[in-house]
Amino acid sequence: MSSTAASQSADTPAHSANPVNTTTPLAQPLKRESTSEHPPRDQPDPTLESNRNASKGGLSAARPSAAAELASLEIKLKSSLRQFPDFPEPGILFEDILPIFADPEAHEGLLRALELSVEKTGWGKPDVVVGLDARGFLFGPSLALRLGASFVPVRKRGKLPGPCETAEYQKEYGSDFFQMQADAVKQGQKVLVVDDIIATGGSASAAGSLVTKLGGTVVGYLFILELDFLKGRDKLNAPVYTLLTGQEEKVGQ
Ligand SMILES: O=P(O)(O)OC[C@H]1O[C@H](OP(=O)(O)OP(=O)(O)O)[C@H](O)[C@@H]1O
Ligand SMILES: Nc1ncnc2[nH]cnc12
Repeated sequence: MSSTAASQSADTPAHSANPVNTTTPLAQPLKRESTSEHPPRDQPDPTLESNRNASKGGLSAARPSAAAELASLEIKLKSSLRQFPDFPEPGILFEDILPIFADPEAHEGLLRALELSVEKTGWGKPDVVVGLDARGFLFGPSLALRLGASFVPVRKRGKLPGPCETAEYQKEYGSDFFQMQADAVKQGQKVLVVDDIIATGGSASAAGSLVTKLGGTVVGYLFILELDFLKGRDKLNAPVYTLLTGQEEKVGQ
């Protein structure tokens, strides 16, 4: 397994300085080798220093059994992912999260792990869970229900009726536009942004900028998987927590 660091992300400007809602032409999508180092499948991901930074207190001290439950769920979730090389374009190792949702036990495990993660971080109960089009819609509403929060979608451009805010962004493969309805988040609401994967961080950064434009405060970003070698979290201006990190090549079928 080879490890590949994406050197461009080290120079990425901070989220707050990144004008994601302009129509300025964007740089070419990132091309790279498709694998990186990863922990063995039968061991939990080593807790990232940055995940530790996201957490105020932690489950281990407060509820050791919850910390063990979360670690065990993370191992199971990792085994549910599968990878497709060269999709949607050459050089991209695509991480397919859909097997999680095909298996009710894994699906339940995901929701429980996300719930425990919110507890672990100590970010507090959000008013709103914002999920990103499209894979953030697979679990964002269920998590919102469990947390007693509203769910609000960020959609690709042209799908939402009424007045909208728009942000352009670049992701691991290509560029796109995100929109939110202008009244979707109220002034001062605490917002948790969720998505399946953070790669370059372009999508999540654009979503965060839309929340801020609407008057909300992003209390944290929560992902199932982080392609950490792309350093996407450096683009985000709020704490980040991810259940799994790294990329492992295992050809899907
Ligand atoms: O960190 P980034 O480099 O921005 O990449 C991450 C984003 O890319 C994928 O979505 P995609 O745009 O492919 O849309 P989909 O969910 O509709 O497939 C993924 O679900 C994240 O939203
Ligand atoms: N490698 C990848 N696999 C799946 N979704 C992605 N979104 C951005 N990069 C991705």
